[in-house]
Amino acid sequence: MSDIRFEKIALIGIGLIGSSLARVIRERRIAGNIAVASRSSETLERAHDLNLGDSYTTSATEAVRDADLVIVCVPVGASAKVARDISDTLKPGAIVTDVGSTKQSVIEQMMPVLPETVHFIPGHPIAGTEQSGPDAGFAELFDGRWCILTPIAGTDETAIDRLTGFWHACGSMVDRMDPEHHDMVLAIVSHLPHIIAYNIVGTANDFETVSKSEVIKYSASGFRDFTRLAASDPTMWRDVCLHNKDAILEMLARFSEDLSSLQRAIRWGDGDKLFDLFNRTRHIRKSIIDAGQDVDVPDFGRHVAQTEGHGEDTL
Ligand SMILES: NC(=O)C1=CN([C@@H]2O[C@H](COP(=O)(O)OP(=O)(O)OC[C@H]3O[C@@H](n4cnc5c(N)ncnc54)[C@H](O)[C@@H]3O)[C@@H](O)[C@H]2O)C=CC1
Ligand SMILES: O=C(O)C(=O)Cc1ccc(O)cc1
Repeated sequence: MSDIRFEKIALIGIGLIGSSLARVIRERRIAGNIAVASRSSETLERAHDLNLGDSYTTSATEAVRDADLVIVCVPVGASAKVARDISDTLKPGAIVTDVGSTKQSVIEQMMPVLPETVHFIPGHPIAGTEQSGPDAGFAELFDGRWCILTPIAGTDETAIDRLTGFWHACGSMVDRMDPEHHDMVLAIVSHLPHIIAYNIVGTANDFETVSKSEVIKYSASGFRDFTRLAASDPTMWRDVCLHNKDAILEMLARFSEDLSSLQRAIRWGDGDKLFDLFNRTRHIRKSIIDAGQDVDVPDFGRHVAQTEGHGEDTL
């Protein structure tokens, strides 16, 4: 039983993240009542079948009525619309947060629309998979993972503490960050890897002298790891690219320069340069494992094998 209680939590969007939150909130008794809102009635029906909430509606406006915590779990490009939909029915004093992968754009979209009577605290759980939709979620998704909050200056500290307590109850560790810094850090550690994966899988797909069957047959290599990331939700990642444009372009420029340097080393047979880079980078992997942040590899695999029957190995 958790000591953090919200009378009513409204989840706007019930895909991978929204449904994982629904599951952990219910399992750990974090809220008395879970209201689920989804744009599509098909998704809502599925959420109902999975018993993810206490009430279900296609109207975000209705879901947030009387909620003391509202969590927006939609692709970042839909943030402004959701903020417009909910602003008139939000309870004064409610905490409104989100889980979007980009933060500056979400703040720009939501902040001007939300009433001053609520506490708006943007957030981002650094936890996920390539799956999407209400079936893909699981209660343990946030265990041992970081959640980054990017509060706006002047936000009520009690509300931030309450939201921090919520994420702790979900199993996460919580960090605070400036939204601009968040977007730069996430551009390199999350957004660029996905873009590179989409690109390499696309290149292989277009490569006409290698047949599709060969790509599949011999993919028990690095390529296979890229295909997992490249299977991620296209709407979500389109929105991430469009809404973290500046930071992603900055990181892509650096990446391209470094790739050119690598290309030159291969062309001119500069083995020392290649060895030095490859030797330096293998230590990064070791640091991640030592910091216990490789949980997605064994844990997600185990979970998937035991419960959902989807997904496979991870990058
Ligand atoms: N998938 C992941 O690994 C992670 C995703 N995130 C962020 O979480 C948010 C949700 O992602 P997922 O749950 O993975 O996506 P999902 O595709 O599984 O679910 C998205 C939900 O939003 C709803 N939705 C889609 N477009 C909408 C619109 N225009 N208006 C209202 N509702 C709409 C869908 O019906 C669905 O219920 C995104 O902002 C994403 O950047 C954050 C951390 C990890
Ligand atoms: O599946 C993976 O490897 C991920 O990287 C999941 C993920 C996707 C988007 C985020 O904003 C945070 C985590």
